[in-house]
Amino acid sequence: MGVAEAVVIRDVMAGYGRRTVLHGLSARLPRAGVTAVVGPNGSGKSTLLGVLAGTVRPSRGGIEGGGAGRPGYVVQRDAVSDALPITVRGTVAMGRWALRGPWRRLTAHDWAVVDACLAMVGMSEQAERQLSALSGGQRQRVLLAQGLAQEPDLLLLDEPANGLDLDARRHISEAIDREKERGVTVVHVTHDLAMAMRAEHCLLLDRGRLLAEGPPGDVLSSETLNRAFHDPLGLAR
Ligand SMILES: Nc1ncnc2c1ncn2[C@@H]1O[C@H](COP(=O)(O)OP(=O)(O)OP(=O)(O)O)[C@@H](O)[C@H]1O
Repeated sequence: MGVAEAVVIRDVMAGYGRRTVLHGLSARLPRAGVTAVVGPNGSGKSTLLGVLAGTVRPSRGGIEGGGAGRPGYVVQRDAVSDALPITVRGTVAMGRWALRGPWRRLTAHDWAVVDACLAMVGMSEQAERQLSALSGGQRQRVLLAQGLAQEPDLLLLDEPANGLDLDARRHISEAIDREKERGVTVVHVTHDLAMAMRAEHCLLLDRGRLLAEGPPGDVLSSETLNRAFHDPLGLAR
């Protein structure tokens, strides 16, 4: 994989205050491909997404070839206040404002994209409901639609299928596949081995270091998983 075909994470050291979480992590993410990031709780997966998103600034190293424009970053649903007085459609429209700038009027095309993204996650019928009135899983789907509506080159998803039912998981997997086909570089954090196996590339993190990188079938071998997890079955919680 040359530099042009990859987003390169080069020797990234990053953390919070004096606490270092990522200890000189280097990896390559295939462009227009899907990378799954796996590893035990607290190993630094979300922090790595934060570095890719630009919300966590590395104290050393950096990202090369992240693509044009702002990455689409879909955080875990617990990280979003559920008290915001906003509709489902309005929440997805925020993805378009992120693209256009907050004071621009959205065009008919913008609203068409918003509605298409709602359809992609199977939430069209809930469009006029308040976000706060939705279940956790439904809210997660709406946040994914918001990320898709940004039409980013780089789409970062933090545990997008966590706690979702089978139908919603299928929607998420299909949305990831569709984005990849459109040429988007997708990086998602997951504890779901089946979902990780669908990716082209996989990073296994352990205590802020890269334990393994490569095709998921190699990285997720029982031998490497045993090195990272005392209880490998805990991964598929
Ligand atoms: N905003 C923050 N401020 C201070 N410390 C943080 C912050 N976010 C995460 N950490 C710490 O950084 C370490 C790595 O956290 P991170 O969320 O990146 O791990 P993770 O691999 O995504 O975990 P999980 O699987 O539980 O989501 C943890 O020890 C956590 O306590």
